[in-house]
Amino acid sequence: MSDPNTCPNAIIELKNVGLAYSASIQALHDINLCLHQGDYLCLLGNNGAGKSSLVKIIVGLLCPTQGSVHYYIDRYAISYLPQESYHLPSMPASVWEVVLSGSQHKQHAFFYSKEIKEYARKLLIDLDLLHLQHRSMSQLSGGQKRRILLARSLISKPKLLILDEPNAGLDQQATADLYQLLANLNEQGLSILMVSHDQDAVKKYAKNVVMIDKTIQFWGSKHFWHLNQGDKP
Ligand SMILES: Nc1ncnc2c1ncn2[C@@H]1O[C@H](COP(=O)(O)OP(=O)(O)OP(=O)(O)O)[C@@H](O)[C@H]1O
Repeated sequence: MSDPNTCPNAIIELKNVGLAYSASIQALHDINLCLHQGDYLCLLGNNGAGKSSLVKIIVGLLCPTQGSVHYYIDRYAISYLPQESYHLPSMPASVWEVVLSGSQHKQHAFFYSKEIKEYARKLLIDLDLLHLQHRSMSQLSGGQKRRILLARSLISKPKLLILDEPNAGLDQQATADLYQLLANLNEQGLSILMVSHDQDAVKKYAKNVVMIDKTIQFWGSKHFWHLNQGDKP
């Protein structure tokens, strides 16, 4: 792991990243962006602006067709909650099994270690989910499932959590609870990259904002973004 030259303290750096799905679909071009340790960065843009494509490049699900992505943390230290995961078909697995399964890439034995089970229990307590541990995922509400998937993505103790519109389909209270939880995790040192259409949440919780329309339109402190919007910070 070498230190980035152009972006001190970056955990991930994108240099001139572009993505063409085909000769006629250039989804992204000239993206230069750094994610920093401890950041809470919100990724904004209109429908079709390229947000999900950019996130998929960052997590390594898509390869950029131009430019490069540099990782200064272990790739396993990145957890990703994609939009698609919120629409999982009903699954018979229990909450406990689903949360533990998030540790599988760290686990080489057939059984889960005592340490992992203790951490899973702590996460369920912290996320107020312990009372649901024996329930089947198929019996839970959308907000409960979202919190469980969050616990699943936290069990590997990531340094960076990437979420794609985590409030989609949640009611006001479940959304507020989820945002508060993310803010607490960020205060404890977890770096967050969140795709969002929820401008109120961005104003309240984000530290920095990156706005794209195939390429970067704005990247910086949310306070400057507010000023660009004509709002008071
Ligand atoms: N698999 C694909 N094949 C071809 N084109 C794609 C593919 N996925 C996305 N696109 C196109 O790339 C562009 C960016 O899509 P992307 O899903 O990244 O945007 P987005 O900002 O996440 O949109 P939304 O807010 O609607 O989710 C769009 O024009 C989209 O139609």
